[in-house]
Amino acid sequence: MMMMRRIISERATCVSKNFILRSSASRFHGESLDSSVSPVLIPGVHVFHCQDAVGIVAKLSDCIAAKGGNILGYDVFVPENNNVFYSRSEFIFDPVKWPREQMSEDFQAIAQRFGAMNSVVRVPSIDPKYKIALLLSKQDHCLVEMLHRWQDGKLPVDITCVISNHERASNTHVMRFLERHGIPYHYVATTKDNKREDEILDLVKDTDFLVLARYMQILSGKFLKGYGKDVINIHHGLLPSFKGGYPAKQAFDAGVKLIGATSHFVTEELDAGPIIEQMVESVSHRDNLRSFVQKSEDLEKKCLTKAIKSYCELRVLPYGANKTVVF
Ligand SMILES: Nc1nc2c(c(=O)[nH]1)N[C@@H](CN(C=O)c1ccc(C(=O)N[C@@H](CCC(=O)O)C(=O)O)cc1)CN2
Repeated sequence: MMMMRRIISERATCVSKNFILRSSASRFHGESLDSSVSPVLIPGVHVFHCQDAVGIVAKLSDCIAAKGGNILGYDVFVPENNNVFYSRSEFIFDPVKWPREQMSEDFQAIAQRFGAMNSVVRVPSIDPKYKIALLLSKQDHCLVEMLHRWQDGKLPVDITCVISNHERASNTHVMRFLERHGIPYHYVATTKDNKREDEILDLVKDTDFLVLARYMQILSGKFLKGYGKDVINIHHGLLPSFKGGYPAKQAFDAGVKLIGATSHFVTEELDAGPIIEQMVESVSHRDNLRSFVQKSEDLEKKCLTKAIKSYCELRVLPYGANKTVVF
C-alpha cells in the first residue's frame, strides 16, 4: 500500500486560479496589514510522519513562520507506547515570499533532519489536482454521487476516465454526463478467467490513485504491485463484518441493528485494507432486505466521497500495520 508515501516536490506552476485569500486584517511578524496593501495569501497543507522526537512542532512551525506563513490549524498525534509522530498543518502564505519550489525544499530539509517516513505538502491553488480513474461494475449510484460532487467542486480531482466491466447505453444519464464533460468511458469486459488487468493498468498509468466505486472484481496482487499507488474501495458493509459479496443481505440475515459502509485502501486480501471512513445507520425488525440495500447504498455514496475528500486534503496517513490516522 503506497498510501501517500511519496515525498512530493511538485514543480511550481503559476497560480492556476484566483483562489486567493486576501488577508483583511491578518498579522504575521507583528505587522498589522490592512486590505489596501496586504499581499495575496493562499492556503497550504503539510503532513508529516516520523519517529517521535523533541522539537518537531517547533521546527515545522518555524519553517512556516520564517517565510511569513500563518498557521491556521495544527493537528498532532503521538500514539501511546509507540514512538511515532504525526502532524497535519494548514497555513496561509504569500507565494511571492515563499515560492512553491522553495517550500518543498524547506519541508524536505526538515523531513531529512527527522528521517521522516512521510512528508507531503500541497498548495491546492498551485499544485495539479490529483488525477483519478473510477472503476465500477453494474451499479452506478456511487459513480453518480462522485460525478455530482466533482461537478459541484466538492471533490477537487481530475477524473481521467471511468472503467467498467459492464457496458452502458449511450442514452443513459451517466453516459450523457461523461460525454458532456469529456470523460472517457472504457468498457473492459472481464471474465472469471480473464480480468484484463493489463489493459486496465494501461488505462490508469497516469493517475495518482484509483477509486473502486462498486467494482465487483477482485484485483490481483500483481495488478496492485504493478499500479504501485493507492486504490480506494467502498464496501457496502461495516467491515470487518460481512466481507465479500452481498454484505447487505449478509447483514439482513444476521439480524443486525446497525448497517454501514466502509471506505478502505485496497490490499491483495479482499476487504481487509486499512479503513479510511465508516458510516452507520440504525435498522430494525421493520426493515426488509430492500430497505437494508437502499440504506446501505445511501451510506456508501456519502462514505466514499468523504473518504476521497479526506485523502485529497492530506488527512489520511498510514498508521501501523493496518490502520490509518485520519485528521
Ligand atoms: N484485491 C482487492 N480487490 C478488490 C477489493 C479488495 O478489497 N481487494 N474490494 C472489492 C470490492 N468488493 C467489496 O467491496 C468485492 C468485489 C468482488 C467480490 C466478489 O466476490 N467478486 C467475484 C465476482 C463477482 C461478479 O463478477 O459479480 C469474484 O471476483 O470472484 C467481493 C467483494 C473490489 N476488488
